[in-house]
Amino acid sequence: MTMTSHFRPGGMPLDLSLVESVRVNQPAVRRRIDSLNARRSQKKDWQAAWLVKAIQCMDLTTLAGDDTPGRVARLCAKARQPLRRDLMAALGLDALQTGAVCVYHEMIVPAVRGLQGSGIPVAAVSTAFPAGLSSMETKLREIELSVQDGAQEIDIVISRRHVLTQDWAGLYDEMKAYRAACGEAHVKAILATGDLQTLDNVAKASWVCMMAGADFIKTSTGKEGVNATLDVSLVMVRAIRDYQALTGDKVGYKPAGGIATAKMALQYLTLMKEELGNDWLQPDLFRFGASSLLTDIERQLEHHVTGSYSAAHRHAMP
Ligand SMILES: O=C[C@H](O)COP(=O)(O)O
Repeated sequence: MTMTSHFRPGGMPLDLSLVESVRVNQPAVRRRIDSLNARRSQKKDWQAAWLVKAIQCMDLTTLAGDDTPGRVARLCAKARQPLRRDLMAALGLDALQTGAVCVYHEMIVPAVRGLQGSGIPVAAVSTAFPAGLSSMETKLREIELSVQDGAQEIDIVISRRHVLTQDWAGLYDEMKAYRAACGEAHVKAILATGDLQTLDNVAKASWVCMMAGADFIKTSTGKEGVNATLDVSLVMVRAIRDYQALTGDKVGYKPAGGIATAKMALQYLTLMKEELGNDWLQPDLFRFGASSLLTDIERQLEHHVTGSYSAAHRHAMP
């Protein structure tokens, strides 16, 4: 499934007084997440169905300096068939694929080749990922080249200094320029929340990126000291909810970095359902950015089907 059917949010003028008035009640965030974590685990069949959903909403990712066309080709084969056929049959599934494959710019062409005919989009991390500290001209050109090479989704990184210096106009202008350079490609704004120091900053940056027309807001590159967390996710999804109440537009959410277990995936899905509702349990509005999550989900689904685990290396990622 691609995001192309989804109505794209249009953005709005920067409302500085709204951004500056945003505050996060940190103890309330902690209480909400503690109550989510204390929840008893749900029924086994429910869990299996939701783990399948997690696969459908996954940007299957490789973002390593030693990526090769061969590794990307194997990843694409995994994206096209994320579960073994016997497990698919036991779960009553005819077809299953991941939401996207996410790679660096230089790996777009092999990824497009590997996904040909599947309808799975290629997402590229452009704009000098992960630090984003090249010139604006270089970053905009990288987006254009990524789109030319066939990326249908672009994951940009914001300049953290705009947040840390409270330069909301600077962040808005940057995000708007990225969105324009993406053209028809969908744009996910990576906030790098582990670099932003406070939850107030996370909330304000979420608002500014949505006002500037981001299709998705995303937590992390996977390269910060702290990546996706449930606390940060609650703040970001509440910003999405409040933005929808103001504008009517639905912005997607992508937690990324360090989400490696089926148990964590279920916590995120529960958060999405409870905070935003079922629309955000579909790949056009929700993605996990993850390089190793699929391995654990496959293991847990095998256990669900067969009652036992096989060796982890049988499910190892390429
Ligand atoms: O956007 C995706 C992240 O880079 C993946 O992070 P991960 O390797 O911790 O799963």
